Amino acid sequence: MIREEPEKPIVVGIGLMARDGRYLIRQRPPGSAMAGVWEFPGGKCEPGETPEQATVRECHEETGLATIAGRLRRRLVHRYPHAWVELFYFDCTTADPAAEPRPETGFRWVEVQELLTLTFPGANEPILEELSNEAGRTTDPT
Ligand SMILES: Nc1nc2c([nH]c(=O)n2[C@H]2C[C@H](O)[C@@H](COP(=O)(O)OP(=O)(O)OP(=O)(O)O)O2)c(=O)[nH]1
Repeated sequence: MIREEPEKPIVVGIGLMARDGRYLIRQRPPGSAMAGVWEFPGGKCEPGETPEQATVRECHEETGLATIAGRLRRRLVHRYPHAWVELFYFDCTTADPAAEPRPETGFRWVEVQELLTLTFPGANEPILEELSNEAGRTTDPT
């Protein structure tokens, strides 16, 4: 079978939803690419949508939380065996600072130190390193 190479990567918006030094993550659902691997909420842009709009929509759909996107922290392009993706990572917060994700979504708040012990998609490596450096800076008393 001949598979045509796509001309452009698939554009994906990802929300780094932060609260008190923790981030919202879950394991990718069975049947998805990289099932079982941990992920931040996010997904592909729909036609006409900006990466920021996709991030806010996907975070809301996946967690049940009304989401506010802040700064674009990083944009990177990555080739997986299953897809060529352009990932836009936005710092995000929940509109209601006390709201919790719907329990059935599997999302939970995790400290940066624990994030570093979990398996994420390969493209997330620089982001995890950056979050780790930032967490180190805020806990270092010197
Ligand atoms: N959600 C999410 N996707 C990530 C992360 N890191 C990373 O490389 N990705 C990749 C995996 C996928 O190739 C792509 C997201 O696509 P997806 O399949 O989860 O998106 P979707 O929810 O729109 O998918 P679909 O089931 O509707 O087709 O981005 C991450 O931290 N979170």
